[in-house]
Amino acid sequence: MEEMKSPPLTCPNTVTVRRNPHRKARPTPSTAVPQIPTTPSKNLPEISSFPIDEILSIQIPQNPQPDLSQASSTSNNLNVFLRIRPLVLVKSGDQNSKPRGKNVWPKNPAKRVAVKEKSAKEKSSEACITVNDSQSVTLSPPLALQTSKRIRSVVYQGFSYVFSADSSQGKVYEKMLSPLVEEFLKGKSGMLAALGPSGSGKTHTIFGSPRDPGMVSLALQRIFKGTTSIGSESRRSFYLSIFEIYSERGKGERMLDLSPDGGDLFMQQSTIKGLQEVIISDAAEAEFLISRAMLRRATAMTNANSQSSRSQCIINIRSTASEPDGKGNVPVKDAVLTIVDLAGAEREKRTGNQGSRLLESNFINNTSMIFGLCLRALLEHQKNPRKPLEKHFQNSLILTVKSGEEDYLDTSYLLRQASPYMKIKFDNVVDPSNLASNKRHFQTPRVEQPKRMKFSGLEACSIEEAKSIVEENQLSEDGCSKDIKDHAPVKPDVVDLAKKERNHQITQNFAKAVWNVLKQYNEKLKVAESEMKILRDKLSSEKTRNQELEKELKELKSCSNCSRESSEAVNSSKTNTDFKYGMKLDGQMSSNVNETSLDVNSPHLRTSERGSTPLKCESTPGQEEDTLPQITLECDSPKLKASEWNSTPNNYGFTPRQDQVVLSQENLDVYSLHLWASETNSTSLNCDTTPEHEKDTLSQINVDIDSPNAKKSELNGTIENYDFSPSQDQDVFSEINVDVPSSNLKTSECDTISEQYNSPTRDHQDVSTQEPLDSSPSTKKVASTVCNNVLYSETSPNTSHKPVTIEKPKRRLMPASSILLRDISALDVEDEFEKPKGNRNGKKVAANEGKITQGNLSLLRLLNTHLRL
Ligand SMILES: Nc1ncnc2c1ncn2[C@@H]1O[C@H](COP(=O)(O)OP(=O)(O)OP(=O)(O)O)[C@@H](O)[C@H]1O
Repeated sequence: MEEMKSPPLTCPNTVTVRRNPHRKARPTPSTAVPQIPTTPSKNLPEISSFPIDEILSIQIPQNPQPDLSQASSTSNNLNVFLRIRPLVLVKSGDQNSKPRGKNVWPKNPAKRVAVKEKSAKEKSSEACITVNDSQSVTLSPPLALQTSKRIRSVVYQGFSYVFSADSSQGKVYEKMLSPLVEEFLKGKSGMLAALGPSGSGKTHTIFGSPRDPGMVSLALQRIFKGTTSIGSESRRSFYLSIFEIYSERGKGERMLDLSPDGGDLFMQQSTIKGLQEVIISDAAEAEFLISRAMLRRATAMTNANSQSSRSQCIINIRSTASEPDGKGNVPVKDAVLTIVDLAGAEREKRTGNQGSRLLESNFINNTSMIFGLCLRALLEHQKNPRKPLEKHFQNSLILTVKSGEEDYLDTSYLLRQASPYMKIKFDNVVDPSNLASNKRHFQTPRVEQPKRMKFSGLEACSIEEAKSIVEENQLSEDGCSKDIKDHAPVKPDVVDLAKKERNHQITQNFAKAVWNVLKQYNEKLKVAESEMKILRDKLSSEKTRNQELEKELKELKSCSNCSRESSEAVNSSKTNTDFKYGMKLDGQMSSNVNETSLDVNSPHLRTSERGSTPLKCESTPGQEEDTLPQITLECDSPKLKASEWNSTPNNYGFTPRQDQVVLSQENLDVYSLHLWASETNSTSLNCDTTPEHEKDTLSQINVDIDSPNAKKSELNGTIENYDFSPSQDQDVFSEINVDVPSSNLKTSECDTISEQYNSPTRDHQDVSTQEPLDSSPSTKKVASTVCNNVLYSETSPNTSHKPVTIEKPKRRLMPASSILLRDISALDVEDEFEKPKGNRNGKKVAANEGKITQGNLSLLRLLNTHLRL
């Protein structure tokens, strides 16, 4: 119980346990504050200046410099010879060959000497290659290349021997092939290959001519001469095989056995199958075989050579092993002497080859290149001491070149191709390929290399020249040492000069590169400007065209608006006020008028009626109903013909004519009124012109019936026919005027106005306030009726014989008009009909002109009031 009473245990301090405790923020390395050195200026290393001197002092060889040791090693396996073809001077040749005429005076000996000197000068100046010594030559570019591309002369050295242009075949044999032949006779195989551009003398060197035999002939002579002299070798046999690799029409390569019975050859597992070997016993036999083979060889004439070899020709002379001696030893083993006459490398520009001949050139160049690769592989193979081939195989390569100025590029290419096999020294060369590419100008090592080589080359040349001079001329030691001493102190100055000149060269090249880039950009800029100009011109022309089009569009729009308005007007006029309906004068409405027809449809209004008074009405119905407040309707009969019938009943008929008149440039049809009035008995004509469809729009219509030229013709019968030939003048009036040209017009008073128009003495009545009435004295009766808006003619039922069959419109006569008709019909116009024709143009007409009576005014008012309804 105590326990129960004891105070409750106080809750311990609550501890909140988080399931996911707070993650500790990882100290990021970036947040670490770097310790800034307090004395940065002192601790920072000093920035060294741009190491231009170091860069300039870097010496990187421009071309892979052949290792001299390697060259010496390869020289044991490969001997490279150079033969320079004599320069053919056409001028001098012509001068020498030109036979002197018998009667020609002998030339001045002084002049002759001058010519000789001149030819010698030409010879020396035109030669691109000069022989320095037996192992080196200097290749000098022509002056044009020197100035334009800054190519300098190059010294090539390391040749086994250099044959100058005047070297004979014998000398070449002795120096080049004789060692090989001697080794061959001892059982060591060897190979001689002639390599060079087309026309440089490869074939001449290898095969020669009957007068000047080549290497093959000389070798054969030596081989068989030895066999005869040396008894031990007489037991050996020699075989000759000759074949060519050529390209048939530039397609694939083929091999042909050039021996007399030879055919096509095939390659199987790197061996040639089917090649025939002809055993030869003497040199003459071998030479005969070779000469026959040469006839089968593919040759062609090119620009470079009149008889250019088009195939790679290979001659193999194989000797069998000699019989073993008594001890069982074989004194001489089998050996093969291979002589290769390669087809000359060709440049397309020089040869001018085209088509299949060009493909052939490509084949030749490719095979020449492959030959070079094979030769390298062979040399590499021979370097391996384990290979037995090294022991008994010797190679000789003879490079034939031409020494003309134009042959510089060919010669340069060939020597560079052969450079891996010999020592080459450059003499201030600027590689043309470097000049072609602007990028290479920025590569300082490539630029500096020629400079370095230049000076080293110069030094070497000077020393070597001094040495050669000492050797050749046997100069005293003092002189030689003096020369060398002279060179020695110059060295430091030369180095400084080299640095300065290198810097100068770099800046020059850089400036040149920048200049080239600027030139290119300038050209691009010019092109862009011209394009911009063209575009601007095009834009301006397009703008003008656009303006013209806009103008045309505006005109078309205005035309279309007008035409729309006019068409609307015409449509409305056609639909609402079809003037074909015409105006009819209904005689039945009147007590006196039997038939009255008024047709408003034609400007040539003719009113023909038997015994009626014709009326001619010209009307210009409202084509602009919406705009024009008033429309003028004019009935005009300038050529009124009236036929009077003697009998009292007169019919006044209107012969309507239709016409269309162009108005206000919009080809609007203007419908005129064809008034057809007919009257049979009565002398009055009630004109009830009630426009049917223009009540709302037309405010006023004035009907002008005018017949100034009315003619009256009296017939024997009782019918008077009045023919109206109205004028075609139609205008849009602000008001429609209805002229009643009848001279005997009598008007009756309308109900509304109660004014009567009685004109027994007047020729005509004018209801228009603007125009005077034209009187027509021949007209007997004209009754005009003004109705609300439409003029129409009423035809009498008795006038079914009338020619015009016009649809009778619905009659909508207002009460006033009917009253007016009635009143007008009541008018007595009998006296007017009886008036003579002459009165029409008489004084009476003139007197009546311009008279506006009270009745006219009232009629006008009536018209106005009704039209404005
Ligand atoms: N050393 C020389 N002395 C005199 N004439 C030479 C000499 N070298 C070449 N010729 C003449 O030059 C002409 C061309 O020589 P050749 O046909 O040997 O040239 P090529 O190098 O064989 O040309 P291709 O590769 O086109 O066959 C020949 O008429 C040849 O007589």
